[in-house]
Amino acid sequence: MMDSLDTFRLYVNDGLSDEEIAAQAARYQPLAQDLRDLIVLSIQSRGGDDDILAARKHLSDAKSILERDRETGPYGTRFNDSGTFRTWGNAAIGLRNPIAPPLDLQFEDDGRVWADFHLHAGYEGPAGFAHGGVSALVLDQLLGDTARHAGAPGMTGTLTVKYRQPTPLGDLRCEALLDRIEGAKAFAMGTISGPDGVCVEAEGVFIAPKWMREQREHTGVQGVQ
Ligand SMILES: CCCCCCCC(=O)SCCNC(=O)CCNC(=O)[C@H](O)C(C)(C)COP(=O)(O)OP(=O)(O)OC[C@H]1O[C@@H](n2cnc3c(N)ncnc32)[C@H](O)[C@@H]1OP(=O)(O)O
Repeated sequence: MMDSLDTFRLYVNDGLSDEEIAAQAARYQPLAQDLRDLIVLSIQSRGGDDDILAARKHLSDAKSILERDRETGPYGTRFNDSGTFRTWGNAAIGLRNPIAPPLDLQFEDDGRVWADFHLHAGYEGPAGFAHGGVSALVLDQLLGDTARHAGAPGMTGTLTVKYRQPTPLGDLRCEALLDRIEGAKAFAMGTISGPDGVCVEAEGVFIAPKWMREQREHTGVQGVQ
């Protein structure tokens, strides 16, 4: 189990320039999109034995290439001196993570955070609809980001999710709003909407744990990006 010290080690200033970060984004984001396409093809391909074996051979070759020079472990949060943060392994917004829908977060001056996003066939729960855990993932991220946007980042303490109607796969919108901050706790709420209106509602409490408060005092690093 990771303790707070391990967590802190995953907040790294790697000193990259913004240009280097942009170059990395341009290099790795298309790879994540290719893998996202492959997730869908894994479900939808009608290929026979020969086609699937041939495709797997190509994928095996790709794995060998990607393994030549690699890191191990989670990506963590990386930042630079100009304050550019990267959470590229994050399951909801990670630029390098093909599991992420991904969410392209939009921050409004009034504190709202929203994202238009697309859930493909790989997010299915009930037939034709989004898995409830995926909806919770999206809401967790956006509600948490309202707190971060307000300068009070924290970890999810409690997330309460109400499923009002089945969430269709496809194009959706998530919107979140910070309600209030009380000490170490930030309270937020939000929804996911589809073509027929609100499908899912959530309320959440996001808490800056003790170690994070101490870290802020000592380093100025906010934590939990
Ligand atoms: C910011 C970017 C977006 C991020 C979105 C993604 C967020 C995530 O997925 S985070 C991962 C899921 N969450 C976790 O793993 C959290 C695991 N739990 C913990 O780390 C801790 O128990 C944590 C942070 C909830 C509480 O931290 P801790 O330092 O122990 O808090 P503690 O000092 O006991 O309590 C502080 C206050 O919070 C309250 N509190 C503690 N736990 C909870 C809880 N689970 N729910 C609600 N309130 C709580 C306490 O009652 C106390 O309130 P008050 O100040 O009024 O007395």
